[in-house]
Amino acid sequence: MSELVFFSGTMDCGKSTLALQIEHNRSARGLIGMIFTRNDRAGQGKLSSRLGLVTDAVEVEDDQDLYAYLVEHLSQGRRADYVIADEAQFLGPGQIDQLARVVDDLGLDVYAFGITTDFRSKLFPGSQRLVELADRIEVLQVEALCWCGARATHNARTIGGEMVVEGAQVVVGDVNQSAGEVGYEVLCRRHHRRRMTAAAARAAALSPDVLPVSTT
Ligand SMILES: Nc1ncnc2c1ncn2[C@@H]1O[C@H](COP(=O)(O)OP(=O)(O)O)[C@@H](O)[C@H]1O
Ligand SMILES: Cc1cn([C@H]2C[C@H](O)[C@@H](COP(=O)(O)O)O2)c(=O)[nH]c1=O
Repeated sequence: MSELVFFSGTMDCGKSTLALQIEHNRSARGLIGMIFTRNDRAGQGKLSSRLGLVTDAVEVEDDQDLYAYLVEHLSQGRRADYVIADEAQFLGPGQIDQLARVVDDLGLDVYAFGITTDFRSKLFPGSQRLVELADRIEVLQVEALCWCGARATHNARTIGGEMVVEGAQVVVGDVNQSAGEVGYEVLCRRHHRRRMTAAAARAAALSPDVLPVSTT
């Protein structure tokens, strides 16, 4: 039975790397994948991992019908044995329904990869629909860690290391950005709730308020 699988996790937990590994293992056995992506940091029509691997992909546009795209592709006599969709949080809910239809009506496995929640810990619409429709949800085994050492479960958006809670849901970016730039940091829920990024924790540790009081 073909499946719609949602591989989810925080930013920087290895989702794109796993997508590229699935693609590599299947293409090594002669299978041909249809690879979709949207807004990858490496640019239009790319699926890239922080480990340095990158492959070409179909850049999904607003309102593009992914089911119709695959039917057209197959009806031209071209092959697609399975589908990979990276940055799936950026797909619209209707496009996730189309991917489910690819599984049910075309009999192809669809592997979708994405973050579940945004910087305000709210579901992305595409991820919400994946949670609703997926046959399986897989949480990646390599744990991204909060600065405190706990498992990171949330994505914070930062400016100059400070967590921000206002702004557009979609702002393409990366972890470990230099000071002043919009970036992201993965945190445990406790520190996401307290808006305590690594920089804020360092500043608090250096604050005179928390230094030991001299008795002399
Ligand atoms: N220099 C490095 N050495 C080893 N592993 C690394 C290095 N840089 C990144 N990684 C691994 O790559 C992961 C990020 O992979 P990536 O597929 O880009 O993440 P995602 O798609 O989930 O954002 C990190 O969590 C880490 O495990
Ligand atoms: C939390 C959050 C993230 N994004 C963007 C930032 C990156 O471009 C991608 C996630 O990519 P990754 O491969 O999983 O690191 O999503 C965003 O637009 N809005 C957010 O709230």
